[in-house]
Amino acid sequence: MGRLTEAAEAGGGVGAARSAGPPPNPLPLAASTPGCSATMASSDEDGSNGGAPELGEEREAPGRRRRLGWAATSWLTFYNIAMTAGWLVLAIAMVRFYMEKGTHKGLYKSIQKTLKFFQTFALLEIAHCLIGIVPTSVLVTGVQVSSRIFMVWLVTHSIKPIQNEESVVLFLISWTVTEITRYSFYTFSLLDHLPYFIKWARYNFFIILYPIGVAGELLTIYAALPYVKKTGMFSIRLPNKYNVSFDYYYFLLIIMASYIPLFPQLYFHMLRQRRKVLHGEVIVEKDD
Ligand SMILES: CCCCCCCCCCCCC/C=C/C(=O)SCCNC(=O)CCNC(=O)[C@H](O)C(C)(C)COP(=O)(O)OP(=O)(O)OC[C@H]1O[C@@H](n2cnc3c(N)ncnc32)[C@H](O)[C@@H]1OP(=O)(O)O
Repeated sequence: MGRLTEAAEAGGGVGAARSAGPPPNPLPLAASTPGCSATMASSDEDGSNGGAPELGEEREAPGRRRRLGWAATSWLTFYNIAMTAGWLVLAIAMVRFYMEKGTHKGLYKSIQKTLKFFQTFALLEIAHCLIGIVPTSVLVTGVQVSSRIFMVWLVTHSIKPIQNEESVVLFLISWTVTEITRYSFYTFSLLDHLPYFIKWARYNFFIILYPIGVAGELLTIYAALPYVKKTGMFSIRLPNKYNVSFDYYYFLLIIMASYIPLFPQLYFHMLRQRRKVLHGEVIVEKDD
């Protein structure tokens, strides 16, 4: 598979990208899912979005923004405003904590409820994609959201001794800035008043925040390993009546290893989105 990038002419941008015909699937994770693209490439890129018009939306004309039904628009507007507010509350709480205490120790404990609530609420993003009210890839969204849920509930919440690690602060800051930017981008887009700065931030901040967030996540899992090995938490040992065994320690190692193939796909996906949205390039995938 070769990859060819063509610059779109003026007036193109996202719209021009959409008007390009559907290229062959670039990545092996491809699968057909109603409602949205199930590839690691965005639905913009494969031009699919499931083919038929989706619930609560009309199929967009090339070069024009998708139009959603009022119910979908109202729900998404509410959802995005709520999420922007939630992550803003989190940001303010973190800054206040640090200014008052002068240390990151105890920070996670003080913000964990808000974090858990809003990050868990983000599971709805997979649903949005599945029912077709947003044209994002279900796989990209699924990997992104599930890795966050995993970090929040099965790592940081469950393994108390790591909650004061610096690496936790690293991913918290990275997630928070990303989400404030991303949800305000969606909100202003829905209201058709997107300031250029927000658009610029959405497609530039990730360049540095993504590696920082991933480093924070990996270092946190790494810090958890000795505790998990020592306690045998979440593990099932043989013999037992079901004759199954599970070792959470090795599971964590596998999760860490899975970042190697998955993170570059997410990162390059965002880089392609950046080129399309900010520089109006059309990404065409071609077979050699
Ligand atoms: C069991 C455990 C499994 C674990 C697996 C482990 C492996 C994990 C490996 C990788 C780990 C990554 C961990 C992540 C860490 C971090 O997040 S670090 C912090 C930095 N992060 C980022 O910068 C994330 C950036 N990523 C993204 O933003 C995502 O990739 C994305 C949001 C999932 C997809 O972005 P993109 O393809 O650009 O699509 P969208 O932005 O969603 O836009 C497409 C169109 O859809 C519209 N839209 C989407 N959502 C909404 C919404 N909520 N409301 C309204 N509209 C929405 C959007 O406006 C676009 O529409 P158009 O403008 O009309 O095209």
